[in-house]
Amino acid sequence: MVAQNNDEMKALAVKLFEINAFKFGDFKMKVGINSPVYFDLRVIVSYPDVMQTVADLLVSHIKEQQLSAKHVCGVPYTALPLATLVSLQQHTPMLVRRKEAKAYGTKKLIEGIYHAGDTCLIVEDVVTSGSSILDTVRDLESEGIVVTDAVVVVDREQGGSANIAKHGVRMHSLFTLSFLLNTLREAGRIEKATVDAVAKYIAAVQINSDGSFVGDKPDVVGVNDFVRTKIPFESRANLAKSAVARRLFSLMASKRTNLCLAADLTKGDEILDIADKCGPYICLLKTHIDIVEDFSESFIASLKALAARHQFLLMEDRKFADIGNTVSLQYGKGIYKISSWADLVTAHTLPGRSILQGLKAALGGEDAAGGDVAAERGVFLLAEMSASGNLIDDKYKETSNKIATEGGDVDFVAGVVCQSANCFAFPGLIQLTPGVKIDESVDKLGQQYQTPEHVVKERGADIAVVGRGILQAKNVAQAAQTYRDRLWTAYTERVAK
Ligand SMILES: O=c1ccn([C@@H]2O[C@H](COP(=O)(O)O)[C@@H](O)[C@H]2O)c(=O)[nH]1
Repeated sequence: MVAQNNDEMKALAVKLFEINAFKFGDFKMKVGINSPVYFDLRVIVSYPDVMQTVADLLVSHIKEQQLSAKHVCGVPYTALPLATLVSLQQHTPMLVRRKEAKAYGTKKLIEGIYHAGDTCLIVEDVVTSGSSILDTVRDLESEGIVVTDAVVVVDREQGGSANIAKHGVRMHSLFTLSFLLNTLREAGRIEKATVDAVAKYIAAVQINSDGSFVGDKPDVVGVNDFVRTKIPFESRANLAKSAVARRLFSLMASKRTNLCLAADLTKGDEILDIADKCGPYICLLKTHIDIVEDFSESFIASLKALAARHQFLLMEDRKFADIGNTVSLQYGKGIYKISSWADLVTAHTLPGRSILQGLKAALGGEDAAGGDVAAERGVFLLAEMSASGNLIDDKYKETSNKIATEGGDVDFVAGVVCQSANCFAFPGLIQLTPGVKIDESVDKLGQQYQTPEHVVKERGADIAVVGRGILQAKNVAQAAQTYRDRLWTAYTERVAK
């Protein structure tokens, strides 16, 4: 590591975390077991300033380590733009390795002008076992090119350095995973438990260059306990990208409730009455504002006052699903002006990523107190529905997860509305699960209910949505308290298990 650049390195580490170039959760890896940390440095092409900083640091690292070579070659594909920047800054000619030889013309694997005996420095983004570097070394060497060094952005410390050293190539990394973990811990961005869980995993999962494990296949049940459903809400608050998700996690932890009341009533006064009675037991109150027959601005003002008094957030379950422009108008305009009062809204992922851009477009600017409005709002994306016979399949769920966790708008996504624990892994998102009642049942219109314990312990719900289970009770406050107690106990038992 370049000592004099330590502050710059730390700032870059935090920035990489913020742009989702790496994240913590439970991720499927090429080697067949899951990992609690995942790197995706492909995203940096969307952040030219980050790209520039990484390239500058690579160049100063190359100079400091005196890694002079006649050529540079990036390991395809993520490292290619980085190798290009290094080549331009150093005026070092580049070589490009094809992953597959062309079926026509020169059939070359290595593009560029070179001669046997030339030296080449490898540039790589992330190293796990080192096998990708070794593939590139093999192709360069088959052309007579000499490779002695590789410069990499992140060493996951899982054996890659030793593996490539066995082939006579030294690895020089800007970051080790340990440095990234310690920096994020120091910056208050992750909990000690996260550092410990990842460190434990890395120590246990060392990989050979052929993808096999060093020693016996690790017992991932014992090693990888960094799964979202096991982490307490207060720790997950630090992992959330959305400011509203952070607020909600913290509120749930301090108020000790993971109950959302679905206030599906048609009169403003009835909603205010139930909000006041159930307010002490809930973290979230969910509305369907278009069913309120006597909607008025004063109703919203009273609802917001109750939310402030009892400390719960407001969610409008609008289930936006149109093109970006229409969604933007539906969110910000019309009678309800949803964006002006709802901390959270729900949206379908059916239109793709443009749903997030459309919602954010309605929020531009500052609020009356000079705060960033977009930072005070968030969305829950629907990845599954509780209605029997709904059309959502596994592919839809998977794509919804990608929309929620990848790309430039993830800071707007507070969570996912779904029915199962495998919908997403990222612990900074909140799972909201409707279809909850004391007794399992199905209503006359296809709503399917599960018990509070089942949705939290078996289906991964962080917050359970209860509507008629409370609304139809004789004593709504008592019912809310019962649901709150059962849901919270189920959550504490889930985390402790
Ligand atoms: O898949 C979904 C998504 C949203 N909902 C909403 O939750 C409540 C459930 O009310 P109950 O009275 O407890 O059935 C309601 O507002 C739905 O619109 C859902 O049920 N399923």
